[in-house]
This record gives sequence, C-alpha cells and structure tokens, in this order.
Amino acid sequence: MIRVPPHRGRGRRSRGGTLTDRPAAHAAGEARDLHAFIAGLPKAELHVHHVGSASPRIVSELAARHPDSKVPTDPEALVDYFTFTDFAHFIEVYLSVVDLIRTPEDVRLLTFEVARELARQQVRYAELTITPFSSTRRGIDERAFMDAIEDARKAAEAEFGTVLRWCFDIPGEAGLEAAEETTRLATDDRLRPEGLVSFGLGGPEIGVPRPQFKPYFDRAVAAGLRSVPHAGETTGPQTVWDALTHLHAERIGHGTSSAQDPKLLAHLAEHRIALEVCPTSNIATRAVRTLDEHPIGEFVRAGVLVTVNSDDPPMFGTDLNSEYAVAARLLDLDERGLAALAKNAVEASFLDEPGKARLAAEIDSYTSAWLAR
Ligand SMILES: Nc1ncnc2c1ncn2[C@@H]1O[C@H](CCC(=O)c2cccc(C(=O)O)c2)[C@@H](O)[C@H]1O
Ligand SMILES: [Zn+2]
Repeated sequence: MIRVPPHRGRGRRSRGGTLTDRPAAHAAGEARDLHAFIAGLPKAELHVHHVGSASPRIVSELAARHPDSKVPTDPEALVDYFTFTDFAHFIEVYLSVVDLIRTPEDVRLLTFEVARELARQQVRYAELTITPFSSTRRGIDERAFMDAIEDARKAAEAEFGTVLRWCFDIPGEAGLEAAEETTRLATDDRLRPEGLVSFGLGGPEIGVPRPQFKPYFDRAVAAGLRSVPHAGETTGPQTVWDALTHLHAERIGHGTSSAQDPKLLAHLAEHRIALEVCPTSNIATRAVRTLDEHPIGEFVRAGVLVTVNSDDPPMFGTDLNSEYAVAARLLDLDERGLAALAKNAVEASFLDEPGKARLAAEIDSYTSAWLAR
C-alpha cells in the first residue's frame, strides 16, 4: 500500500493550513504552486455521481426546458438552491435534478459533459455512479438509457482520452423493488453495458438497513461486478461492518464513521478496503461539522487506504482538484504526498493491472518533472 507521506522540509503547517515559520508571501506562493501541481496531476476519480455532476450550466439548461420544475434556471440562484440543511434535504434537491433528466438525449449530453469536466481536471479514469432505476422508473426506455451512456462513454474516450466506467447503485430508500430492478439491469447480458464494473448502494442510510440488500449484491458479485456500497456516511460504524459482512464490500463509499471504531479501522487497513473519502460533501450534507473535524487524518494514521473524491461536485461547490487541495491541507501533504494520494486511487480502482501501472507511471513522471523544474 502507498502511504501518504506528510508535508516536509518547506516549513511546518498548522492545522489551519497556514505555514507557520515562513513569511506570508512565501506561504501564499507555495499554496499557489501546490494548486498548480494538483491541476496538472493525472488522477483517478472513484466516487462521483452521474446526476450529481451536472454542471450549473447543464442544470439551468434542463430547468429552462422543463418550466414545471422548481429547479432555478439562473446559475446564480442555483448556489442557494444547492445549500442544504441536512442529508434528507440534499436528497430532496438531488431528486429534483433527477426529475429534469427525461430523455435518452438528456442522459447522453449529461454523461458527455461530465467527462469533459473530468478531462479538464486531468482525470484519466473515473468510475461514475449511475442510478438507472431513477431513470427507468421515470419512463426512460432501458435499452435507450444503456445506449446513451455507452455512446457518451465512447465519444468521451475518443475526444478527451478520459476512460469512464460505471457503478450502478441501488437507491436504498426506494426499497427492494429498486434493488431488484437495479440488479436486473446490471446483470442481464442483453442490457448490461460494457462499461459497467461495479455495484453500489446509495441514498439515505437511516432506516435503510444494509443486510436486506445481500441477495442483490450476491447476484451482482456472482455476475462479476465489484461491490462498492455507501456506508457510514450518515450512520455509525455498524453500517460499515454490515457492508463488509453482508454486501461483499471491496471499497466503502465515505465510511466516515469508521473513525469511531478502532477495530474497524484495523480491519479496513489489514484487508486493504479503501475508503472513498469526499470531504466537502460531508460538510455540505452536514454529516461532519467542519473540515477541521473531518476524520481523514485518523484514517491515514490507522493505515487505511484513503482515496479522495468529489461525490456531487457542482452541488457541493467543489471539484476533484479542490478536494485534493483540501486533503493537502488536512493531511499536510506536499507534492509527493499528493502524488501518493493519487496513486492510492489508482491502486483502489477497478482498472486492470496494465492500466493501473500506466496511470501510476504517468503520475510518477509528472511529479518528477514538476520537482525537477
Ligand atoms: N453523498 C451521497 N450519499 C448517498 N447517495 C448519494 C450521494 N450523492 C448522491 N447520491 C445519490 O442519491 C440518490 C438517492 C436516491 C434515493 O434515495 C431515492 C429514493 C426514493 C426514490 C428515488 C427515485 O429515484 O425515485 C430515489 C442515489 O441515486 C445516489 O446515487
Ligand atoms: Zn456518494
């Protein structure tokens, strides 16, 4: 496992993120430098939602097309609309954006634009979480839906060089009907898209016990899909144990509350179960009070394979590069530390071994060239 080395040798940083024994101008210059390094760093994104990645421009375009929706058409007003009082409010707003996606062409456009944004940030490989149930139940034909995401995936790879893969997730709160439908769409050989690599579980956790989804994850895993449920985002560490015990979890979406259970942290570290940490998301949905209270540092200190991701970036006013900058501050990372963090995502990804080796080598050569400037 790649451990994330701390920031060293250029002055110490306080928890507040300022450099303490350097003049302010140097500190500001150094922070700018680190942002520039992050902007060019080749990356893998492992936890980002399809609809949750719709840019303000796309959301306002779709909202203007559908005037019956309560989603604002003005991108400025969207900032307020995307301010959440709690996790339940976030899901309510999320579903209002889901309601805007009504045709296969909407799906294709959204997917291609998400890839454009990932490519802009030098994301070479992304596993995008898609909730096909939400689209098919709203009347989009299942065959047309699969064709739309696959067309966009291929077009994006040809145009931007960014490789997209899919995670189909069950919206747990929608119940076992949604679980059955998602499993069918993910495992039926006539429908299952080529880009599908994994199977997930999203939405609220409170009142949605994980073990009930075991038969669906059993079928998905038997069909060759990897298991990546959300767990421990809004409930305690028992939910993470449940995901491991009942759902074959190979990575955990968020896993924030794992920090409350040292045995769980040791288990995650020993079995190399990566956490898909999304710091700004946890603040925006009020799962964690402040960034400085985020347990990401505890995960790293416990030896857990930590990856940093963006979740629903425009809804949380962030992007993957900003999340790397947040991690640099919270973990006190320099360029080598950031490169190690990017390589953690490569290691935890579902890329094949040659793909992992290529991306890790690209991260290394970018970092060496940067440090030799
Ligand atoms: N941070 C997050 N943590 C967890 N999930 C997140 C996060 N971000 C985004 N999601 C997504 O939220 C959706 C939730 C959808 C949902 O609960 C639901 C319930 C009832 C009916 C329907 C419907 O479609 O009719 C949907 C999922 O699609 C999931 O992928
Ligand atoms: Zn998520």
